[in-house]
Amino acid sequence: MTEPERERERGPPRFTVGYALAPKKQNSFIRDSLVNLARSRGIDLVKIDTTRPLADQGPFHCVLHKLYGQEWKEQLGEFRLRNPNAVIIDSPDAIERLHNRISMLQVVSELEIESRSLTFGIPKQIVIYDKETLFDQQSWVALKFPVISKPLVADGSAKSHKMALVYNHDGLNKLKPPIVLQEFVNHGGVIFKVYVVGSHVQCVKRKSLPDVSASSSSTSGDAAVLPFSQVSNIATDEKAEEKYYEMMDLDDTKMPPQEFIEGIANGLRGALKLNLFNFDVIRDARFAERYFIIDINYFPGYAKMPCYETVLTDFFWDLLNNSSKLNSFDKEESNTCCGDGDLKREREDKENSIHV
Ligand SMILES: Nc1ncnc2c1ncn2[C@@H]1O[C@H](COP(=O)(O)OP(=O)(O)OP(=O)(O)O)[C@@H](O)[C@H]1O
Ligand SMILES: O=P(O)(O)O[C@H]1[C@H](OP(=O)(O)O)[C@@H](OP(=O)(O)O)[C@@H](O)[C@@H](O)[C@@H]1OP(=O)(O)O
Ligand SMILES: [Mg+2]
Ligand SMILES: [Mg+2]
Repeated sequence: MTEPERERERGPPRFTVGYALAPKKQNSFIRDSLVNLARSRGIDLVKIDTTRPLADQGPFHCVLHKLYGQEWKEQLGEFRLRNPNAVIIDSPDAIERLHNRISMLQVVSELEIESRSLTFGIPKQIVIYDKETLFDQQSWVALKFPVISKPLVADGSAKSHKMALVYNHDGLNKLKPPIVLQEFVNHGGVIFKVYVVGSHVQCVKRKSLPDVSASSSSTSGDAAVLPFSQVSNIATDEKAEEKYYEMMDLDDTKMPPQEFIEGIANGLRGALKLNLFNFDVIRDARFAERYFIIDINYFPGYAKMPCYETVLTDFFWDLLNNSSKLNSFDKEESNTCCGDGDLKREREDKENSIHV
């Protein structure tokens, strides 16, 4: 029997993807609809027991994870040593860059993307490590009110999502450094969330903070600061800011051009060396050709993305099948299944993940 005949007899290969996620993320992401679709395509999603060493578990062809801390990083390192052919999605060092709101957005300035009519960047921002600097006028020269205060650390804790909209100096008392102060950009109360899953890019609209009027700068005392948390996660039927949202119809908002968004997404994917993330984009209410990226999240709430089961299953399938193709290509130095371009992209995808 020839090798292709033997392969046909064995049937298509099966793969195991181990996942290590916090309980909330596991509940939202690991749905029967995803598990069943993946299984039907030869991919078994298996929970990693985080109370036992990762390296003692498996075998896994791929490890999917969103956990924090040095101990978890060491576990991945050990697993990688023992399983040199498995793939880790994504590299903990690459993910770590998103845990600090300054390093997170620095990457945006590094992108070189041509667009004839549209521009993108990040709002002006400064980092404040202590109260003394917060009240020092010098630290503020580059910034205009209103500003948003964001915890410097974005480590997934509830604390790291505690924001405040600050209208003027009166509002500074309540802030707790280390924080990033970012100029508030009026954007018509709509935010664009761009989900990235490997080469797949999908943009959706969500409600955001309403625009701030110029008169807000005269607000005094406690009213000069408005604390809030995870506004873009507000369910569409929630009654927050009722009057404002009554006037605004999400459906009326024009989406940014897909080509423009894809350019940024692919640029970020390459620069961050990550496969699974989303980023928040707002459009300047005064200059419609101007866009700002305000936040990047590792492994976001994919279940809120339309057809997430298919998108994620396709991603796993490509990754697992192409990595086996890639290995056989490396061994035999021939591969009739992929063109050179595909192979190059697959190699890049592999480089963006850790090989364990
Ligand atoms: N510079 C800005 N100008 C205007 N609105 C902003 C700005 N920065 C943040 N916002 C608003 O505040 C919300 C929360 O900010 P941000 O996305 O940085 O926080 P987060 O807690 O990291 O959010 P996520 O839940 O997406 O992780 C945004 O979704 C947007 O509505
Ligand atoms: O599920 P998690 O607890 O990880 O929460 C993430 C949340 O997903 P969820 O909607 O499933 O809650 C994401 O929402 P979308 O951007 O997709 O709207 C986003 O807010 C992330 O920043 C959160 O990750 P964190 O920064 O807290 O680690
Ligand atoms: Mg956000
Ligand atoms: Mg965030």
